[in-house]
Amino acid sequence: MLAKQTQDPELQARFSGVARQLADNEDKIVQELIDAQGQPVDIGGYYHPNDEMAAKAMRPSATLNAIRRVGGFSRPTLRRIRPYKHRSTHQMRSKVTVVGAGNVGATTAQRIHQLGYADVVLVDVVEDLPQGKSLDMLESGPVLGTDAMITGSNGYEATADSEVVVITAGIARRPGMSRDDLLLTNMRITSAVTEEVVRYSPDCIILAVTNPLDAMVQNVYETAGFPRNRVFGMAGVLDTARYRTFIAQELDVSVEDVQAMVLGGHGDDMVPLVRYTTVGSIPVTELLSKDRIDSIVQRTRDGGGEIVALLKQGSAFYAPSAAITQMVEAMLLDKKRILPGCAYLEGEYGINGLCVGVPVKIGAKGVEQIVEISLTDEEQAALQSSAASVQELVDVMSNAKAEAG
Ligand SMILES: NC(=O)C1=CN([C@@H]2O[C@H](COP(=O)(O)OP(=O)(O)OC[C@H]3O[C@@H](n4cnc5c(N)ncnc54)[C@H](O)[C@@H]3O)[C@@H](O)[C@H]2O)C=CC1
Ligand SMILES: CC(=O)C(=O)O
Repeated sequence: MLAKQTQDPELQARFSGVARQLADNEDKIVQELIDAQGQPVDIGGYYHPNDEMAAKAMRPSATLNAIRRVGGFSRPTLRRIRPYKHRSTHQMRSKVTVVGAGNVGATTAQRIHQLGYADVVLVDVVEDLPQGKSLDMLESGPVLGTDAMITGSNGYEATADSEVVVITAGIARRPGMSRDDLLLTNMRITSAVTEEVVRYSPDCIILAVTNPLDAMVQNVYETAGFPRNRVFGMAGVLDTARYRTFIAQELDVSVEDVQAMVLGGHGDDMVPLVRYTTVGSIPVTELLSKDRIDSIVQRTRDGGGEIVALLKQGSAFYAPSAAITQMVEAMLLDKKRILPGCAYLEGEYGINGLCVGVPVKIGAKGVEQIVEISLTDEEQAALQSSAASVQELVDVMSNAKAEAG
């Protein structure tokens, strides 16, 4: 009702994103409410219940709660906003900052802005660039039906108290360059960016994207000093998307029916898990010959280079920004998605003190779980070898930092 009425545009804007989310998640919410029926709950006493415990028991749907939170309808928020009748609507949405307004950053900002339930701040060192791109995106709002705010900035004041910060700042590959060639330049850039991000948003979750990905995640993690659930990186979702695309093309089936996971570092020795790849629940090994699978695995490993060679300048950004947006959405909506993410490992998969791509559960707290699956000796060896390549880059960074004092 509130989303459909047109008498109060502010109220309509405020409720339309929430109405969309409620409709999209209706089945899940209903199931969660049904599942909670008939279960005993502790509310801290019958005559004098504990307010917090009672409120929690009365709201058993995690999905509904997440939508309320994202829409700004949690009780403390409602209490806070009630006196300010004329407060602008955009201050009540989640806030996402994207650092780097180049190809990946700008496309990511565009996708998140278009979702409609997060305000976006786009930051870049190039004067007027983030301001110009974000104004252009803002002006797409009336056509796309998004009232979310998007602003550009060359500084970090505007990013204050972001929930999620995506770091894409850095230089990208050109033909003939490997991701590793970007190492020390991007290390300096991501260190400087992280210090500013942490200063203005000490409670945020950072999603690093800059290449070489795993080494940059390690650098951002060490620079930020956040707990490991609040710093991770995007690469595996992109590599997996490429792998799924090639399998779907080969079999002439929907990409939606291809389930897969690519682990390891975002480099030539990434680890597509063929044994865990299914097409409509059928193991891919039942549908394709070993030769065809091997060639798809190799094309996946070369996927970034294939795009660089075609573009001639710069690297991929449409699929990367889609992958980032999926991970950001998993956090904003507390979706608990199981996706490959580059996380700091503390002994999982036999890897300690290093950021590498593994299956993770992503929700409102960032990386809520490192999911450990069983690997064959061969798969484990491939993951170790990929981790060793990441470790080499991390060592180069450590030496450079030590030399710089
Ligand atoms: N993890 C992954 O799967 C992927 C990673 N990447 C990486 O993402 C990064 C960005 O790629 P593109 O957007 O294509 O590059 P781009 O060159 O189009 O954009 C980079 C932007 O960063 C800005 N920048 C540089 N230093 C900055 C600083 N200190 N503060 C703020 N902004 C700064 C530049 O001005 C530029 O606008 C590259 O390192 C690229 O290799 C790209 C695609 C996929
Ligand atoms: C740029 C990059 O890392 C990729 O396209 O895979």
